[in-house]
Amino acid sequence: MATQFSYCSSSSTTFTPSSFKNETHLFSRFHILPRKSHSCTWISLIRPRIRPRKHFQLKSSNGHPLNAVSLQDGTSGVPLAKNDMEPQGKEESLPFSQSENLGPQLSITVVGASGDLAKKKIFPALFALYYEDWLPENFIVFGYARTKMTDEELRNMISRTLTCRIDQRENCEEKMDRFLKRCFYHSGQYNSEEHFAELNRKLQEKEAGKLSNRLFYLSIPPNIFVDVVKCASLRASSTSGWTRVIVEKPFGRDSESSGELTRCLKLYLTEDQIFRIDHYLGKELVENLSVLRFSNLVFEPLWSRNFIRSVQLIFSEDFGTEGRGGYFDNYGIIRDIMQNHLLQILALFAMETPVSLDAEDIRNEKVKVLRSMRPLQLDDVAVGQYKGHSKGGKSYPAYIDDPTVPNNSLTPTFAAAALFINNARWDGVPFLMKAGKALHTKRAEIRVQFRHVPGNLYKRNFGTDLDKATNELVLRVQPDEAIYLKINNKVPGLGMRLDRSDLNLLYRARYSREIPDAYERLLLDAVEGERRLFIRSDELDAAWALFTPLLKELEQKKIVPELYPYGSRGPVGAHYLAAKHNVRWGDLSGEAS
Ligand SMILES: NC(=O)C1=CN([C@@H]2O[C@H](COP(=O)(O)OP(=O)(O)OC[C@H]3O[C@@H](n4cnc5c(N)ncnc54)[C@H](OP(=O)(O)O)[C@@H]3O)[C@@H](O)[C@H]2O)C=CC1
Ligand SMILES: O=C1O[C@H](COP(=O)(O)O)[C@@H](O)[C@H](O)[C@H]1O
Repeated sequence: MATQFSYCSSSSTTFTPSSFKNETHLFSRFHILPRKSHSCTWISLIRPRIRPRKHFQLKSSNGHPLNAVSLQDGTSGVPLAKNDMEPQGKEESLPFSQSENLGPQLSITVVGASGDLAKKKIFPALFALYYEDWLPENFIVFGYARTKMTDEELRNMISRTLTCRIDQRENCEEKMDRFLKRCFYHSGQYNSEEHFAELNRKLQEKEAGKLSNRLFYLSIPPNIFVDVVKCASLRASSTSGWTRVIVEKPFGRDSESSGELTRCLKLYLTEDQIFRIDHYLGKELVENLSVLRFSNLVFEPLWSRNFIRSVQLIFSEDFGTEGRGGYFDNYGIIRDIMQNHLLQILALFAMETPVSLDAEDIRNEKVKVLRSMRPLQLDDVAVGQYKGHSKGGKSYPAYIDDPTVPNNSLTPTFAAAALFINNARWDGVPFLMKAGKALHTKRAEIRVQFRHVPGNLYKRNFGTDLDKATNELVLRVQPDEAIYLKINNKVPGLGMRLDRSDLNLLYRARYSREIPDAYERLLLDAVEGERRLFIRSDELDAAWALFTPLLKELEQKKIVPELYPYGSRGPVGAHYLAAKHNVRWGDLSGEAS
């Protein structure tokens, strides 16, 4: 049975958002960074960056003078700090005590610091940013949670998950020590204004009267989001700079609860202060999707129903809900992966060309796509749940073997869905999604299947199965990032035998740099006030509007998921669904690489 919770108790509050709303921009939003990477010169057009300290001259590429204030952002006119405009002559690794007068302070508080996500992703991402000099000179990190810990204990805990870039190991230990010295801990309840006031005092002490920006990362279960936002906004927001809050998913479990969460958050925050994170938007290949499409003449003209037969968004994990069954059972795979990660990718993939690379222009286009889509119905989906399986003398548990999952649970751990966009560009093109846990492989990819070549001269050489000869563009988001295009070519020799080959951009072969984790990109964007990769509330509403009727029907009708063995390719229902729309899953074609 689904757990219900309400986010905030009263609909008529007397609280007026004040200090939390003084969102000010201290950084220029766009600049051009010429940088060298092996043999090629990059022109970075869209990433606004604080200050790669020594290397680059910042230039505004959006036509704003460097100290201009963007009206769209609701900024309040605090001029850029000097060190945001000019490269520093100082050594980048100044000891904390010597770096006190170098511009605004950034104070990051990780709420839920004792948890899995904080340890696994957030602290390591912060360290990686520090390691690569992306953070301002003056920054501190506070962990906040109920668990009692000293600063030293937090540092020990964090140090176990920090890693240095494989390609740049120099001074690793030293940099870790310096980073850890900037990490502090405060233990408190999530609903205690008093405890947040104590945190505020500690923050102020470290900020030492400097202009300070504060970023809160809510790495906690959703039922306490609003408590924390309330206490932090009333007691620990910045009085001199901006205050922003990164909110982790899940943002509700249907249209109503999501709307309620947004309403409650907005009692204390403006939309501009809320950074709803979807970490898939921070993945390198997802970032590259728009570059690939909009900066290559060979792709953009093909990006429509005229040439594309189906688009497939595929997510699979080769492990079950291990350890997260309690959370998962209330959400299921559709809410956990499809309604957010895969749908966000779909919107980016299918949007019209935005007016510019500005966050609002991109998000406007994404919302239009989402609002043009037909809400899902039962007929559009196949659901599954993994069952126990033994292989090679090893046994793998069923979903319902998880002690935190009820043994009559109908929660899907697998789903396949066919979605349609009712607009001129995509009318009739099935966008197939597939997401599952405990499958045979861990993978996330976008597959674009093109139409058959009309009047193909080489038809005879393909045999009867023309599907095998259609071009397919694959963006492998993970693992082993790659973009490859399946083409037809002639096998060398005197005869006329055709073959299918991959034109393959394999990242590890092309680039020696380690690919940054999605959380690094997103944390940095939040620090810079770049909202392009965060979810706006109208996007969220549109996303829930698509899935809510289906989710309710699945629950009301108690639809029984098809069982599939742990480690298999998932339930056969997914194949029937694809066949109904006259397509095949590209990842199961036998040729999938
Ligand atoms: N883990 C992951 O891989 C991912 C997580 N997320 C989301 O990120 C957020 C954090 O995830 P994760 O770190 O796994 O969560 P955890 O369950 O580990 O919770 C984080 C911290 O919150 C506190 N906490 C846990 N349960 C409760 C409760 N019922 N009431 C009050 N406090 C509680 C605990 O700290 P203490 O007891 O010390 O106060 C805990 O260390 C969640 O919203 C999750 O959905 C999103 C994507 C992936
Ligand atoms: O948001 C979530 O994502 C993870 C998968 O993320 P990845 O970056 O490791 O692919 C998933 O395991 C989890 O269930 C879900 O909540």
